[in-house]
Amino acid sequence: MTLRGILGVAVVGAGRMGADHVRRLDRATSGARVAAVADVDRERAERAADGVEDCAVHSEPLAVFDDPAVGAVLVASPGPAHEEVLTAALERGLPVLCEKPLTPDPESALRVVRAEAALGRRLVQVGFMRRYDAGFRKLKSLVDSGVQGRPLMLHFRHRNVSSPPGFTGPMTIRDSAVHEFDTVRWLLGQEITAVTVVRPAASSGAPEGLGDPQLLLLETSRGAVADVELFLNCGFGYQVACEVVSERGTARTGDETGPVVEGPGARCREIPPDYLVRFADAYDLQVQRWVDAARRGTVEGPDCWDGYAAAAVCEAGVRARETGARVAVETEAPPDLYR
Ligand SMILES: NC(=O)c1ccc[n+]([C@@H]2O[C@H](COP(=O)([O-])OP(=O)(O)OC[C@H]3O[C@@H](n4cnc5c(N)ncnc54)[C@H](O)[C@@H]3O)[C@@H](O)[C@H]2O)c1
Ligand SMILES: O[C@H]1[C@H](O)[C@@H](O)[C@H](O)[C@@H](O)[C@H]1O
Repeated sequence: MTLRGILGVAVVGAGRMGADHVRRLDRATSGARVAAVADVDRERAERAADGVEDCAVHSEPLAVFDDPAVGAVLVASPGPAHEEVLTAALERGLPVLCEKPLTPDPESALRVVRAEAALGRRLVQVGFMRRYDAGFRKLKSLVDSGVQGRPLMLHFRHRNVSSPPGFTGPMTIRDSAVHEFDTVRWLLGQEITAVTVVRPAASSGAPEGLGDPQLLLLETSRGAVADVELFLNCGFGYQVACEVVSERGTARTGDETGPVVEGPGARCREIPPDYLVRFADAYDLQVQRWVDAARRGTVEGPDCWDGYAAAAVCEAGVRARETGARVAVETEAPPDLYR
């Protein structure tokens, strides 16, 4: 509910990302407050809610829906837990910002799409935050302007210092490469039609059996090709970069993120340690825009269909990485709500 125009948000999942969003909503967002935090690990919920005024704490995620102070939900639990919360929010007509992935597989994503389509109005935004990053937004404007002609190739680098404990091969695609899948669709306005995954010798810095790094090749519906270096245990910093090669020029973002540091005999550029630093401004803008739209009774940004389409590419990507074959992406036709 909105109290005196202030949106009461429940944050479900208070781990790394959820706790960061609680802080953001509490201190860096206007027009919203954190009304509740829920986590199956109650201590985490309590830690995240510590110092937030009038904030309820729950260890049962669906309890937030019984709280009249809650007018919107931010979902930051692990991907497999998203569907249950999304379904409950849709049943109650509450706006949702759901961290990526919408759900980890296309079948469950399609159930969410159909539930929202049956309502006939959008309630869900997916947290593909690169769409709110200043550098990526400039690339998008340039591509849309057409001044460099048609985009032909995209080169991506996606490096993390280390993968989280328990990360599996399929998660490298569903939790990490899913960002590139959305970025390609958004930047080009084209669907990804096929995925190939090439795996060099695994780095000794990666957990045994993870098969990190990987090189992904994505083909699109109007003939563009994207390559993605996905290296989740590079050991030295967080790097997300993208170069668009078009008919009459190129454009690149992501190389120059940290400040230039000068000292005795050296001039260098700091590399951010993780996504919370690299994309801080993008998360801030994403959440502020979501709150502003929810208070107006609307939803903007990446929608359930984008979440489903990315999940379908993930499915092909997981099979491509397991088989070494080129795998075609299979999708249903979008309901009218998303056309
Ligand atoms: N946009 C981004 O750049 C970005 C970055 C990191 C994570 N994420 C996404 O955010 C989500 C959370 O990731 P994280 O890195 O914070 O994970 P995390 O493991 O740090 O935190 C997840 C939290 O959810 C809790 N949890 C588990 N099952 C739950 C359930 N059913 N209901 C409520 N809480 C539950 C866990 O106890 C934990 O505290 C994932 O969807 C992840 O893909 C997005
Ligand atoms: O969940 C995180 C997050 O989505 C990051 O943006 C990405 O760089 C990581 O690879 C992934 O594990």
